[in-house]
Amino acid sequence: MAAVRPRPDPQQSDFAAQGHCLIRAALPAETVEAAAGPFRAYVRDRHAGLNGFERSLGASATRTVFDLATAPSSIRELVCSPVLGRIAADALGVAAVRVLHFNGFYKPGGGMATPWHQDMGYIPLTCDAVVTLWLPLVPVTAEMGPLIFASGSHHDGALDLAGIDQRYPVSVNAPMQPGDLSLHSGWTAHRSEPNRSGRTREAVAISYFPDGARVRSAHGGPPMMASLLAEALAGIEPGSPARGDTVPLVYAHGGMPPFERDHGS
Ligand SMILES: O=C(O)CCC(=O)C(=O)O
Ligand SMILES: [Fe+2]
Repeated sequence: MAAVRPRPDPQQSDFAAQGHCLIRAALPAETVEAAAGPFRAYVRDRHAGLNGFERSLGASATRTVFDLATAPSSIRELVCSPVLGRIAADALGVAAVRVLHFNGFYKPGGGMATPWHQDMGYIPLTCDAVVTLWLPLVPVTAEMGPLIFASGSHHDGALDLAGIDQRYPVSVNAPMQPGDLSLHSGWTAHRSEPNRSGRTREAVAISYFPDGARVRSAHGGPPMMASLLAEALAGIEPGSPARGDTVPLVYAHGGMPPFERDHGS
């Protein structure tokens, strides 16, 4: 993975206040563009079983269909990039982060809107928040369904999403290029418009949690929560720390412990 370019975006400091921000050229465009082909093939394979609704949305809303164990190495390398891990750790204000899961949001031309939601609603962990990095693998124009946020909504916990756009300022992401990143907190309400272009909006969302968070029961939660528990957190009892190969440590301030560095677990 190529080193991060020293081009911090002033909007990064918005994350704490707004619950989302956009960072330009966090990764070299060519690094992300080189991953676009392998991702396209992998997403096509993993999305083969999606129903019509999910295909139009561009992702499964009920189960996690991606996993690091089956992903080609070029995809694992991008998802587990310490450059991205550090951005996630800084956003969460923690020393070390693990990847919980990643998801392809490949909204086809003409694909439907993503409704308002808060990601924390399906996270089976005890942490205060997670952060999601949303990376476009192709240029995303205004007509392709950029992410839209209820700014500041992450301050207020679980929300009634009806009429949320009347209660918080609504912020639409500017057009993005490969290498740019959009960050949102697990508590930030967000959505996207339909893809009104003729091109697929190829984007990958990687979700990170603070190292040390514990697993909690998915009882009473939505299907995605049970799916994460069964897949990413398989075999870890509620109450136990969420760690292991399926939720690798990808960044630790001051350096990775030797075992983690050697085995990625
Ligand atoms: O790409 C989208 O439309 C939705 C993405 C999303 O909900 C997320 O990354 O958490
Ligand atoms: Fe989301």
